[in-house]
Amino acid sequence: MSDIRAILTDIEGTTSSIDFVKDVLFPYARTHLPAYVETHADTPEVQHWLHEAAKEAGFVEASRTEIIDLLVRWIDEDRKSTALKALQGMIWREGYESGAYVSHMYPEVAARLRAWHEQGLALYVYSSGSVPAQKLLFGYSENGDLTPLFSGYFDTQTGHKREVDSYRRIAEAIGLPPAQVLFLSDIREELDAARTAGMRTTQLVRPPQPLSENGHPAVADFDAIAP
Ligand SMILES: CSCCC(=O)C(=O)COP(=O)(O)O
Ligand SMILES: [Mg+2]
Repeated sequence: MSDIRAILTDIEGTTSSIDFVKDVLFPYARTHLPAYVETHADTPEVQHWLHEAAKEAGFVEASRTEIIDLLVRWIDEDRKSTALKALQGMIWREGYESGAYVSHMYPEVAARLRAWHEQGLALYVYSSGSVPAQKLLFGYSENGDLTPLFSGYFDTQTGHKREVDSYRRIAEAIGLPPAQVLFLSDIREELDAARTAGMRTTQLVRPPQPLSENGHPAVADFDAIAP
């Protein structure tokens, strides 16, 4: 993998546990979303994302309560809605800044990211969490502020994670040939799309899942990756 110049990493299931997202972030957003929307509904940003959520749901007309109920339902479904993820990011900021939680990082991730950064590799994030939510997650990690290690962030405003063109757009934005970018994720369909776009891929199969390859090089942790 010596021609790798950049690493693009997923978050949930890759740098951080699915349990942290499902058991900490999502419940926090679900609890605080109704009050947050009610108290911030007059801000342009919240108005924009409420409108986008209603459009995504096909609502012609909907009350604020109906949209709030829709968003809460989407949280329960883990729907990768760009509008929901944007609103979640705003709510999660309050949780991080209040000290309600810090983000989970698997034990080897921070040290490995630092090593890759010192090695001269450019590090990027691609997650269905919004870019602000990504910056918060790496800014308030249990290993401190990791954001200085990253050169850029991508979310589903670039494109959805199972779409090939999303990875073509990311490689173009990074300014590298796709073959010089290594994409790390836990989800096979995301890795398939990245490889079709020409990227190198490695699947994170975190214990207790048994390590097995299904079309991509598979590792149990970042220490087993040699870019
Ligand atoms: C950026 S923290 C919240 C992550 C999130 O909402 C999510 O769905 C992450 O999914 P992914 O595997 O795309 O990182
Ligand atoms: Mg993931």
